[in-house]
Amino acid sequence: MLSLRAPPRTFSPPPWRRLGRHGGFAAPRCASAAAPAATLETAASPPASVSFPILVNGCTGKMGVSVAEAATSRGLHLVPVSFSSRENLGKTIQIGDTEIEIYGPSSREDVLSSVIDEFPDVVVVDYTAPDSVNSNAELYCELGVPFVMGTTGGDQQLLYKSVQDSNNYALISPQMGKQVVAFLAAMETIAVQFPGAFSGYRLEVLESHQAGKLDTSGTAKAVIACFEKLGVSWDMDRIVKVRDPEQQLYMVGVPEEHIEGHAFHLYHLTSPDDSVSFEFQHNVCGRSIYAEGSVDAAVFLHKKVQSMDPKRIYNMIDVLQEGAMR
Ligand SMILES: NC(=O)C1=CN([C@@H]2O[C@H](COP(=O)(O)OP(=O)(O)OC[C@H]3O[C@@H](n4cnc5c(N)ncnc54)[C@H](OP(=O)(O)O)[C@@H]3O)[C@@H](O)[C@H]2O)C=CC1
Ligand SMILES: O=C(O)C1=N[C@H](C(=O)O)C[C@H](O)C1
Repeated sequence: MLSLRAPPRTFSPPPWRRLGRHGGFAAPRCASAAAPAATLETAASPPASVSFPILVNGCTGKMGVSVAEAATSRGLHLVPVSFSSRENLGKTIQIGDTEIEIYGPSSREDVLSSVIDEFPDVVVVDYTAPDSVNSNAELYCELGVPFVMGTTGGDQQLLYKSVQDSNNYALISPQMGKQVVAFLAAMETIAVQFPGAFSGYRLEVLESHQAGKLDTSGTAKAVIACFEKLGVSWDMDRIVKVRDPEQQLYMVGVPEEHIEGHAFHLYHLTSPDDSVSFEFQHNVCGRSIYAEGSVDAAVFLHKKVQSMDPKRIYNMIDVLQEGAMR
């Protein structure tokens, strides 16, 4: 198992363990202070050709704000309402010209019903917390409001069941970044085409995220599910989760300015006789690729609802396959 201390038997350890900060490892060329990231404002994305109301749930959090900003800059109508797990927060969040009112759990059903009355074609995008996934989804399904679930965790089986039973529209994905979605799609294709091709291989998985991330990476779980179809046996407890900023800085090589917003993933496979190894990495700094992908997801879902598409439950691979990701 990938440990932060013990190297594997034969192969030299993966770069995350081998090297110090930024040392040699093809460290992600995340934008640094010297080369500022293209912000949503400077990315100059043309406005979406469609416009519809979008309610971003979780605007007290980091993804909520990023998605609300991306939606506004793509010309969508941001509904000035969001929710919190806390009552009487008495807080508003300013996104561009829109002042978003934050409501607590006791008023969420009434407030959301009023929003739906006023904006019947509203799409909700959810970036809240793992322990809210199922109760939020149940509310959206009960009120028949289409939703994009970007929040990871919760009971995923129950989530799908709630949508199926209610006949609601939903797009669910632990990963909204276009290029990572493409990697995941490739993994799923390989798993379907060559089941068992990696039988007997050992898998080691390490994921590093900002300290505030509550759950294990949903993306890592989805990639591991593909490795399992390829014949690798795995126990989810074996994922090495890095949440300590010091380790992220000096062991993983996360640029300092992205300690509070990054997603580094490493998958290392070794053959039973140690003669063959594979390594896959995807390292993201910041949140803009998820925010842009979430708006793509909302636009896609809105289109599906308007055309009364019979499928009703989608993921980001569906969006990518339709060429609907920027
Ligand atoms: N699919 C994807 O591509 C991505 C998914 N994610 C996932 O999105 C989620 C959020 O991430 P992030 O923004 O970084 O986390 P944050 O902790 O910054 O934000 C989450 C926010 O959700 C709010 N919240 C918690 N419970 C509820 C509730 N019941 N109703 C409304 N709001 C609630 C919290 O605020 P309060 O205290 O006010 O309730 C908090 O501000 C995580 O599950 C993460 O894994 C993140 C990035 C990309
Ligand atoms: O919490 C995050 O930040 C992220 N969560 C998603 C996950 O759990 O896979 C996607 C990405 O890793 C960022």
